[in-house]
Amino acid sequence: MHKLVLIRHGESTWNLDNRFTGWTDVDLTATGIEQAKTAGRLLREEGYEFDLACTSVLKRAIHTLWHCLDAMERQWLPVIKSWRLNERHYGALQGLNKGETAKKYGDEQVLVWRRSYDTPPPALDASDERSERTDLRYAGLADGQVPLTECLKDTVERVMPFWNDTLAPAIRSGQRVVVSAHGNSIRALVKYLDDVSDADIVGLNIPNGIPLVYELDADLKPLRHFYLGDAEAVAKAAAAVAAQGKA
Ligand SMILES: O=C(O)[C@@H](CO)OP(=O)(O)O
Repeated sequence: MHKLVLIRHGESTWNLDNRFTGWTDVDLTATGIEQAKTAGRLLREEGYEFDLACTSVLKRAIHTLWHCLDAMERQWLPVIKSWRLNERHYGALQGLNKGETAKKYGDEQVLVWRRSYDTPPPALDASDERSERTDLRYAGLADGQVPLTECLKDTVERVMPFWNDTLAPAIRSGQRVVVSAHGNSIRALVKYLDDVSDADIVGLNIPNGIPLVYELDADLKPLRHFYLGDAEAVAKAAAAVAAQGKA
């Protein structure tokens, strides 16, 4: 049996401000750092060991991994960073307050933008100063690979090559892998792993900074998954994420 651990980054400054974030590169709050350290302590107490760590190219996930590995005294682990693990691009919503957006467009519309499988938020204009198209970290990407918006389906499509080319071969070869990523890039992985329907994925919310463990069989099919820590606290944290998009 293989184990894969997924961790959504700890609370970010824009989580705290309740702003749509996407590819905007905001850092962790003090609470977010504490959540990441707690995740590391929990993993260490439960006896988890890793051979490889993977994260996005966004600092809230990178720093979550740092603090988590620091708490585990596993700072020396090899780390692969990939833009493919970035948060889902939030298009023209990036920077807007979620509650205010719900007041303006309604809770239902915001739920569609946040959680639907195939309806993307309104796109950013390529010339918009919020666009990441001139960001050096994406200089090696092909034209059009830096999105102007994404629905979850788009995120699944760009996460899957990372699963197929990096994560799956590493896990299959016996490496124990931890992934520090984002609410919606983790939803993309969960949708694939558990074959969640397009309708059911709407109800899935990933809490900040709590390790989500997948046990996989030899074919990398999930046997079960569970969060580490107190189940009630996990449910409360996931419900709080769901409520962020309400007026
Ligand atoms: O703003 C975002 O990028 C994401 C994660 O913080 O938010 P949501 O939960 O609304 O998809």
